[in-house]
Amino acid sequence: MKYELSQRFFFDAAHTLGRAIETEPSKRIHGHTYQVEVSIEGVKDESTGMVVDLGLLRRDIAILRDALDHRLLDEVDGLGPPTLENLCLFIAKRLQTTATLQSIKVWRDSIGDSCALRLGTPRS
Ligand SMILES: Nc1nc2c(c(=O)[nH]1)N=C([C@H](O)[C@H](O)COP(=O)(O)OP(=O)(O)OP(=O)(O)O)CN2
Ligand SMILES: [Zn+2]
Repeated sequence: MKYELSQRFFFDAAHTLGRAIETEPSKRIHGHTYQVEVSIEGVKDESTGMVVDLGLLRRDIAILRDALDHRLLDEVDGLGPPTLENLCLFIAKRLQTTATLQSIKVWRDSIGDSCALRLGTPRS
């Protein structure tokens, strides 16, 4: 049996975005609160009763979060244009965890936009 475990966190960051519409406000530096949900999957270890200790995932997330929180996202190495899609990919690549990542979801409550990246392949 496979279990899915999730953990949520948020970060505050600034960005600009080049767009074909709503061009002017998007290209001025402005800030957002981004919500993130990281989901992992796996089988339970019968002796611990856990797939993985969520405290370990929390620790891994704290390291990753530092790369995004209170940053100008345009300047974050390896992110590219600071869209929800690129934030999902960045988090998937940078999250140093032994757990099997299943999905990364990034959204902003203020506007209702969200993006999910589905993975589900074991990490090497
Ligand atoms: N495929 C994508 N499309 C768009 C993305 C994206 O990440 N992926 N992002 C945006 C904008 O960032 C989004 O629409 C918000 O616009 P923005 O000017 O950043 O903020 P608002 O003032 O509209 O919202 P507040 O959070 O209330 O400030 C567009 N398309
Ligand atoms: Zn924005």
